[in-house]
Amino acid sequence: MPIKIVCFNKISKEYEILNKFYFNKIQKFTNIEIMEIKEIDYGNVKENQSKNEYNINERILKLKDYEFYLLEINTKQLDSIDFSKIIDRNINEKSGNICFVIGPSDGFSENFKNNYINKISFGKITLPHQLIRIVLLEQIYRAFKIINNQKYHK
Ligand SMILES: C[S@@+](CC[C@H](N)C(=O)[O-])C[C@H]1O[C@@H](n2cnc3c(N)ncnc32)[C@H](O)[C@@H]1O
Repeated sequence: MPIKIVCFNKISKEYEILNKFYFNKIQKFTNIEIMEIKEIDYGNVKENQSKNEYNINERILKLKDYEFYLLEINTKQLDSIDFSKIIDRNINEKSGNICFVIGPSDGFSENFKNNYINKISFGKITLPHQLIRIVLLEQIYRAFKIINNQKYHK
């Protein structure tokens, strides 16, 4: 599966339609899988982070030949063209696989972030993890439209 998105919890009713809408559009270009991890509230931020991050690693470290990208607010901000270049480089040039990881409600710990090289931000605003999932899907779809020179991106 060339693109995987790792995120927390099942999509809620409010976002379901958009999730399906962009997911189906992306599937016209490539295969994509959304891997949902159940987020657990263990009682405090540090414990929530370390245990939920453990669950992320459990899922993604098994993936072979994937390049991982953490979604992170306070890191390099990308515009849609920069983002499309990441998709193009990985999927088309290297014929590689790419895995985007969205953090849980408390975000990632510094320790976890230090273990991953690639981090991308869609801006300085904090979006709920379900909404950033929709934004990410839309940007992946937009990236394929840009790469294929199809009318959409303005
Ligand atoms: C509710 S946010 C976490 C907020 C937390 N205080 C932090 O600073 O990361 C949940 C996740 O959504 C993603 N996210 C939210 N806004 C984002 C943005 N503007 N750019 C990239 N990722 C974002 C990140 O993966 C984040 O870990």
